[in-house]
Amino acid sequence: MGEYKRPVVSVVGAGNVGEHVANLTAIKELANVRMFDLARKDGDKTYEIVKGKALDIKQMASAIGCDVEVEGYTVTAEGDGYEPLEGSDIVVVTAGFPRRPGMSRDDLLSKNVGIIRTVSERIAQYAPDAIVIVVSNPVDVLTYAALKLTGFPSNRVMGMAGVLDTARFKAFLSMELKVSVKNINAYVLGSHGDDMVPLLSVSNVGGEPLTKLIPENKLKEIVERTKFGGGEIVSLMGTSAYHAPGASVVEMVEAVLNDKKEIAPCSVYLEGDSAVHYEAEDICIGVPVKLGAHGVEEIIKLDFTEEEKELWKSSVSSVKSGIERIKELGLI
Ligand SMILES: NC(=O)c1ccc[n+]([C@@H]2O[C@H](COP(=O)([O-])OP(=O)(O)OC[C@H]3O[C@@H](n4cnc5c(N)ncnc54)[C@H](O)[C@@H]3O)[C@@H](O)[C@H]2O)c1
Ligand SMILES: O=C(O)C[C@H](O)C(=O)O
Repeated sequence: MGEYKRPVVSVVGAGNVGEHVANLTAIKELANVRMFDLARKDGDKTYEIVKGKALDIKQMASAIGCDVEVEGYTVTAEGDGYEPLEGSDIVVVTAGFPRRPGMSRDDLLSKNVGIIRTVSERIAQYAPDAIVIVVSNPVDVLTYAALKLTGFPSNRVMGMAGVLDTARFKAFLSMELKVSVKNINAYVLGSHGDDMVPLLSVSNVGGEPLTKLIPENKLKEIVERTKFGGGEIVSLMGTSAYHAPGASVVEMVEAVLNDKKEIAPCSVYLEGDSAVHYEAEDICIGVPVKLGAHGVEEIIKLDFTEEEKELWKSSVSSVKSGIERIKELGLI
């Protein structure tokens, strides 16, 4: 009996989003999955929940006839136990605190950046050739932190946000227009926060511009609902979304593993030509990129309308202020 020669996707942080990433990766038979999380103490008992979740997902895969290996590993907050990251093709980072009602994503920064620091150091140590997809919030700033702390080239570190924000925008548009999401072409760029930029100028349904199909006031409502799409779920559930975020990560995982050359909005580092084009440098922020086997293979340079330029500028300045905060605190 030989070993399965499949790609390996590691998921650090096997909470709500992490377990959905693991689950979908297994269901789609994209890769063997390794999950990493802390032990949980309850009174005098210690639970290794991540090992239980991995076993459960392995058995789910068996129930539906999927052949993948799924392993769970308990790690410590100090960074012990990460050796099984070795050989990972992709590492998805979802470790960290989610927000609660009344919080902004930026409120998570000081707590989550310490976690990202430890995790990034271990990725660099044990999986130096991996592609990293950061999910933990505030994602643009933490993607920047992971890029600097791993020291990886910028094509191998990206944040997931635009795929999710675009999925939300398309969901609301399809609900309004009663048309398949497959016929909706749309982009949400910029920061993953209240300043995100739904790009109306390039969004269309079957080639017809949104502005022709939906009255201005209604379109404005849909744009606002998209911008606060994460918050709407937090206020309903008391914690943040995980089905759509998990699926959005797996869309990116699949594009990389299958070398799809898929254009998707991702939070990436702007430098060179792309920094000049988008008038922002030394920042990770959402722009359309071509995703393939090498990770970010190209940054697509879209032109904005004057109105979109103004929105883009405030997106850039909100991410920049997060980056300044962690620099001032000496966290990166
Ligand atoms: N980028 C996006 O679009 C997007 C979407 C959804 C969620 N998020 C973010 O993803 C993160 C996770 O969300 P969630 O709903 O899965 O939260 P969760 O609380 O369900 O899961 C987080 C997991 O991280 C683990 N963890 C905490 N510290 C760790 C450490 N030092 N090492 C390893 N694991 C550690 C926790 O034990 C927990 O299981 C949050 O920061 C959330 O805001 C981002
Ligand atoms: O809203 C959140 O805090 C989580 C995530 O960023 C989301 O948009 O669902």
